[in-house]
Parts: sequence; C-alpha cells; structure tokens
Amino acid sequence: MAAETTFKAGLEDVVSNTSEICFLDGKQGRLLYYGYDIHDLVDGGASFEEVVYLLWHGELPNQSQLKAFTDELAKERALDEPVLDLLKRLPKDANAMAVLRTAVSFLGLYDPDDGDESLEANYRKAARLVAKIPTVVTSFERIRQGLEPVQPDPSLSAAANFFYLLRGTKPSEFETKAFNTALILHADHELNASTFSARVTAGTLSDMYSAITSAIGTLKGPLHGGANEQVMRMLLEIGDPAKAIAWIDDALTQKKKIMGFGHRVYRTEDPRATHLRELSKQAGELKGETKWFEMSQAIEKHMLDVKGLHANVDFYSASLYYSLGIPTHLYTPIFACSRISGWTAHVLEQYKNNRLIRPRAEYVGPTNRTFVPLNER
Ligand SMILES: CC(=O)SCCNC(=O)CCNC(=O)[C@H](O)C(C)(C)COP(=O)(O)OP(=O)(O)OC[C@H]1O[C@@H](n2cnc3c(N)ncnc32)[C@H](O)[C@@H]1OP(=O)(O)O
Ligand SMILES: O=C([O-])CC(=O)C(=O)O
Repeated sequence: MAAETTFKAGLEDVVSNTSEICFLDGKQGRLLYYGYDIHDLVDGGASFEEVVYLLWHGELPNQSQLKAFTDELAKERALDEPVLDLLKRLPKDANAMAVLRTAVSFLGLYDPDDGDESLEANYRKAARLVAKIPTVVTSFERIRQGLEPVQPDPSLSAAANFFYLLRGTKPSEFETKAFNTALILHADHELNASTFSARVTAGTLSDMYSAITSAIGTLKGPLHGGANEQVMRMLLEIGDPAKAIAWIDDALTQKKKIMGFGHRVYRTEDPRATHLRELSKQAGELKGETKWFEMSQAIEKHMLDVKGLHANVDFYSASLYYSLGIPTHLYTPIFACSRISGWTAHVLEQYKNNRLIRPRAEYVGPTNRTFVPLNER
C-alpha cells in the first residue's frame, strides 16, 4: 500500500523531537552535555553528581548547590524493607538486568510521591532513582553471593559508594576516579534506544517509574547496553591475545557481529572510548595483568583494518570493569546506574513539552481479502 511518509529502517537519522540535553556529532566524534564537551568534564575533574545536576538543570552547580544536591542524593540511597525483601526472594541466578527492571518497577509503589505528577514530584522521583539504583544492583549481588547488603555511606561520592556497597570496603583513589569517569561517560547519549523508549512511555503521560522500567528493558539487549557483558565474555572465550585475530576472522566469516563495535551515529572514534581505552590500560597495569587490554587493542586495530568499524563505549568498559574486579554480569546494570541520569533528564524534558510519540508503519501485508466463515474453512 502506498506509504504516506518515507520509511527509514530502524528510524535511522529520523529526528523525533528537539532536545537541549545532549549534542552528538557522529562525523566529528563529539559529545556534549548541555554544551559541555565530555572531554572537558572528564579532564576538568567533574564528579558524576555535577553531571547529573547539569543534565537536570542545564547548568553546572556552584559549590553550595552541589553540596545540597549530593546530600539529597546520599539521603535517598537506602532501600525500604519491602524492596530488600523482594530482592531476597528473587531467584539467585536471575539476570541482573531483569532484577533491576523488576525492582525499579516495585520501587515506584513505595515512592512517597507516587501518584503526584507535578514537575517538582518528578524531580524528587528522579533523585530517588539515581540514588537507589546502585543500591539495588549491589544489594542483589551481595544477596546472590550469600552476603548481607551493606548500608550506603552518605559521606562517599556516588562512585566510591558503589564499590563500598558491593564489597563492604572503600575503594582506592584510582578505582573511584576510574568509576566516576565511566559514570560521566555513560550518563547520556541523545536518543539512543533506551532513552527513546523512556520518552515514548513518558509521552503517553505515564509515570516516571514506568518510563524508566521501559528504558531498563531496552538497555538490556546485546545490541545496546548488554554489549559490554558480551565483550568480556568474548575476551574470556578467546583467552589469549595471540588467538584474537583468528577468532575475530572466524566470527566475521560466520557473519557474526563483534560486540563493542559499530554505532548507529558515530562514523569515527566514539569519544567515550578514548577515555575508557586509557583507563582500561591503567587498570590492567595497576593490577599487573595487561592481557585483556592487549587483546582489546589487537581486536580494535583488526576491526578497523578489515571492517572499518570503530570501538564503541561498550568495548573498553568491559576490560576496565574486569580489571577493577567487577563481576561481568554487573556491567550492564552499571550502565543503568549512570544512564538513569540521562533517562530521567529526557523524561523531565518530555513532560515539560509533551506530545504523544506515535510513528507510522509502512504496511506491507495483504489487503482486500474476502472473509470466509469458520465452518467454510
Ligand atoms: C551503548 C550502545 O548501545 S553502543 C552499541 C552497542 N552494541 C554493540 O556493540 C553490538 C554490535 N554492534 C552492532 O550490532 C551494530 O553496530 C549497532 C547495533 C551498534 C548499530 O547497528 P546499525 O546502525 O543498525 O548498523 P547495522 O547493524 O545495519 O550494520 C551496518 C553494517 O556493518 C556491519 N556491522 C555493524 N556492526 C558490526 C559489528 N559489531 N560486527 C560486525 N559487523 C558489524 C553489519 O553487519 C552491516 O554490514 P552489511 O551492510 O554488510 O550488512
Ligand atoms: O546512542 C546510541 O545509539 C547507543 C549509545 O552509544 C549509548 O546509548 O550510549
């Protein structure tokens, strides 16, 4: 049937809304949050909390604004008893992203602002989500390991607190700095699939928790946030840097996608990979085990040579997190611990200037068929 509008597979390059939050230049490899280049935020020593504030308010906080904001976030980190109870009752071998999706949906029922759809209430819900998601991720991991969840430490930054909740001990300066950088780099990325899905849900004027639950389910897939875990599984399967090229060639011959490569928007180096590559190198050196970094580098070079594809954000985050001693199945939940800042920023922006998001499909099925009653078929 004649299409009323042009069909673009995967909505490639289709512009769905205006946004002030994130500027992405796929040709130049530039990524800006509210006009600030991520390289400047990282090299200038910004904290993840400053970036969250920027994404929600469009301006960097001054010192007293930042103090009030970090205090607000730190106060909201602990989980209510029913949520901890739920985590204890879930199957111990459940997928960590499925647990997060379930727990976030459940958290909404206990939010004191549940049912209040004012913008002020939605900012408070956003703060609770940013604060509590790392607690959900780490608490379930400890429960899974047969350990008691740890109480959040309000004196620690978001980055340091994550390790504290996971291990019960404070992280090193390098671990905190590396993780803070990873959190900043994953915070927002314009209309990626999970953010789009959050905006579609918010666009029906459904609530914040529904929008974020949609986003978590979307991030989980291996073509999106789930790729970082698949990258590490690939590196572990290869096992030896000397075997990497043959492994990749074999996978490419079988028309398999190599996880951590390619991007819908970037046609050059993903600017986030620049930092993650360096952090992965440093983390490997500090650990005295550089093989995962070396293997990653060999694969990166080969993929560029034979396929012209660059590493994306998920590629070097894998070997970085591995060298930081983080279990592989937590890599995608960690992505969510950061991206929750961008998701909530986009949901708030959607609420402020809402229009239902409802594209069209180009119909390619049959038409004008004659109905035959059941007893005649
Ligand atoms: C946080 C993030 O979401 S970053 C992305 C994380 N995802 C991954 O790393 C998974 C691996 N990468 C991919 O699957 C893709 O590159 C995506 C999903 C990121 C982008 O997909 P699209 O924009 O739809 O590109 P598409 O899949 O059509 O690829 C275009 C061509 O490049 C090839 N290609 C793209 N990525 C890869 C890859 N990782 N390995 C091998 N070939 C690839 C495709 O096979 C296709 O080739 P063809 O034209 O000969 O058929
Ligand atoms: O923008 C995208 O399509 C995927 C991505 O890199 C991200 O979500 O960080």
